[in-house]
Order: sequence, then C-alpha cells, then structure tokens
Amino acid sequence: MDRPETSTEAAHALLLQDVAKSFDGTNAVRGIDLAIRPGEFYGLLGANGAGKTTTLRMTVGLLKPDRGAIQIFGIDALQDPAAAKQKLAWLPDEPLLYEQLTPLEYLEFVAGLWRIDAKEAADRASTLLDRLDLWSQRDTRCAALSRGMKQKVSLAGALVHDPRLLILDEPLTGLDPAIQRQVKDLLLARTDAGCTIILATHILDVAERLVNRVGIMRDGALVAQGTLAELRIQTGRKDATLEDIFLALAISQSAAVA
Ligand SMILES: Nc1ncnc2c1ncn2[C@@H]1O[C@H](COP(=O)(O)OP(=O)(O)OP(=O)(O)O)[C@@H](O)[C@H]1O
Repeated sequence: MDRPETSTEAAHALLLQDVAKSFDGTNAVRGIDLAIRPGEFYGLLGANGAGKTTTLRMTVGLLKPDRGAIQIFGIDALQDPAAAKQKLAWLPDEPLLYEQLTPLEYLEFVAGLWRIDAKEAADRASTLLDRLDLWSQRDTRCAALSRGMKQKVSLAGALVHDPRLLILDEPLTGLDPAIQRQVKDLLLARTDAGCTIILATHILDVAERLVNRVGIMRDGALVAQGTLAELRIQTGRKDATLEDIFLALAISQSAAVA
C-alpha cells in the first residue's frame, strides 16, 4: 500500500469539491471533497450503503450531483462532460456487454466508438485479450462466457481507449483467484504506465496490497484517508491492519453493536 507513485504530473487527476447527492430525502453523499493525484492508485472503502457507488457514478457523469464541483484532469466535468469522459473509463460492478458479440468484436466496436482506427483497434484488442488470457475465447459469443470472463472482457473494453483515469467498482468480486491475479497484475501495469486508478472495494487485503492511499466512507461522508501508515497514526493504532482500521472507522457504532 505504500508503493511509490510513478507520475510526475502536477494537476489533479480528480478533484471533487463539496459533492453531494440525496435520493428522496436520504443523503447518499454529504458534500465530499476528494483530491486524487495523477498516477495514484486510490482505494475507496466503506460498508454497504456508505455512498461509494453514488460518488463514483457522479464522477463518471452517470448521476448529476445536487451540488458541488467535479474536475477530471482540470476539466470541469459538469460543464464539459464529453471532454471529461474522454479521459476516463468506468467499470461497473456488473459487466455490461453486448452478449451477441464476441470479445474481439466487442473490443473493436468499443474502439470504434472512441474513433480509434481499425488497425490500431485490432492491435489493442489482441493485446488486451492476450494479456487477460482470453485469446482462446476471442470468437466465442459473450453470452456463452463465464461471469469472470465477462468481467475481464468488460475491463478490456474500459481500457481499449487507453484512459488516463480508470474508475472501477468492485472489479474483483466473484472472480476466482487466478482471474483476480490477472486483473490485479493488469491494473498495476496500468499505474506503472502512468494511469490513475480509483477502486471501490470491500476486499481489504487487496486494497492493502494494491493501492497507494485509501479513503474510508461512512454514511455518505469521507471519514478518513491516507496511506496505511498515515491511517495508523491518525487512529493511534501503530500495528493495525487495514481491516482493523476499517472496522474502527467505517462501521457506525450502532451497526457494530447490532
Ligand atoms: N438510485 C437510487 N435511488 C435511491 N436510493 C439510492 C439509489 N442509489 C443509491 N441509493 C442509496 O444511497 C445510499 C448509498 O448507496 P451506494 O450504492 O452509493 O453505497 P455503496 O457504498 O456503493 O454500497 P455497496 O458497498 O453496498 O455497493 C444507500 O442508502 C442507497 O440505498
């Protein structure tokens, strides 16, 4: 978790200022501030219902905040969503694919949406399929793939336009250990190449090993953030694991008692 970051860019990859969202009077996100540096691998943690997905959906332009400002690499994402979306990719927790397409067709289709030329699209698709050990399934319809394979195709689709900011919601849930390893290795290779990654997850040992810094959400607010070393100091627990810190900060006292 205390791996050094690789990028030297100065601007923020993502800046959220006082971003809030409520649904039918329930505050899902209560005025969050978040600054992610380019090249950073950031883990967003929180119990079920803490507001992680709502925060990320607002960040990627799928949900309009009630108030606040969102900047992606300095671009105002609320004023110029198309330019902001060029910089990012979003991987939701449930893979969204065109089931009748094969992985190769799907990746070439997505690349076409990003106006990547056909030769380059074919090259990128082959590289990603090979990297994710999907080459032998390249001509199988997505409908016939396992959930883990679909998740990998979906990840490849998110990466095909070479986004500078990759936002993933629970990308490893339900994947077997071998597939988790492939996905983790690919994500680390992306940050080594300068990509910024924000990962919402409940898998704390994965967060501890992969990310540079975590933010912990509770009841729609960011209650702590930092490296594991910083969180240990903030909580006064010098030998704590990330799980210890998560249980101390992310779970409300009433839930812990229940
Ligand atoms: N479309 C919606 N309509 C109404 N309420 C919603 C909607 N989306 C989220 N919420 C509510 O907002 C709160 C935050 O939900 P959110 O999905 O952001 O949490 P989360 O941290 O991602 O949880 P999980 O770990 O379970 O995915 C919850 O109380 C949830 O019920």
